[in-house]
Amino acid sequence: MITMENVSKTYSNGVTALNDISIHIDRGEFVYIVGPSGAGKSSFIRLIYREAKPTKGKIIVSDRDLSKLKERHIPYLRRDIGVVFQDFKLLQKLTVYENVAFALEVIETSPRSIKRRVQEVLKLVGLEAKEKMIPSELSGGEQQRVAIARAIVNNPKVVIADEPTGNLDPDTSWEIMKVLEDINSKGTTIIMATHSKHIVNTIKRRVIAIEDGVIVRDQQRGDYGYEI
Ligand SMILES: Nc1ncnc2c1ncn2[C@@H]1O[C@H](COP(=O)(O)OP(=O)(O)OP(=O)(O)O)[C@@H](O)[C@H]1O
Repeated sequence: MITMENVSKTYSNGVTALNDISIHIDRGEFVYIVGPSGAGKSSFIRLIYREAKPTKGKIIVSDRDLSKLKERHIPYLRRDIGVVFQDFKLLQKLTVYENVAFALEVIETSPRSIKRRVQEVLKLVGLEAKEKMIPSELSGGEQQRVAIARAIVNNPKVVIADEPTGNLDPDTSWEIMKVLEDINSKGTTIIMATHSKHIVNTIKRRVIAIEDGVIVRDQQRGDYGYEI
C-alpha cells in the first residue's frame, strides 16, 4: 500500500524533518505515528498525500511512484487517499451534506447516486439527521465526523489522519476512534498521527515512533511509549 525507501525531507530553511526513513505499510493496516512535538510526524503524513515532496528517496502509494507523479496526476492519487485534520477544515458556509458532496469526485455519476452515497457515509458516521446544518451549529466531534465522511466519500484505499482527536474531549475522541476502527474493519488502511497515549495504549495497533526525523520503533500492538 505504502512504501518509503530511504526518504529524507529537508525544508527550504534547512531543517531536516525526516532523515533516511524506510517503511512499508500493508493494505488494511491501522498504524499510529507517534513521537515528540517536531519529530517529523506531520512531514511523514504530508509526503504520503504529496502535499510535500521528499528531498531524497522513493515513495510508493497505492502502486504509484510519487517521484514520477506529474502534477496533473496528483488528483488521481488524492482520490485514493482521504485526509482528516486536527482542525477539521470544513467549508463553513456549506451544510454538512454539501461539505461531503463537494468532495465527491463526480465522474458520470447521476444526482441520485451522489445523494445515495453522501447519505450512506453520513449514516456511517452517525450524522444522517444533521445533514442540513452548517459546521458552526455542530459540536467539535460532529464536525470531525463530517470531516471523516468527506474523507471516505470517494472510497479511498487509505485514510490519513493528523491528530484527528487533538481538539476533542476524551469521550468524543473515543467516538471518533470507533468511526476510524469501523472504516478500517471494512478494509481501508488507516494512518493516524497522535499524541494520545490513552488511545494508543487502549486500542492496540501497530505503532511507528519517529524522533528527530528517524524511525526509532516499529511495533505491532505497541505502546505509546512516552510520558506526557
Ligand atoms: N513547511 C515547513 N517549513 C520549514 N520547516 C518545517 C515545515 N514544516 C515542518 N517543519 C519543521 O520540520 C520539523 C518536523 O515538523 P513536523 O510538523 O513534521 O513535526 P510533528 O512531529 O508533526 O510535530 P507536532 O507533533 O508538533 O505536530 C520541525 O522542526 C518543524 O519546525
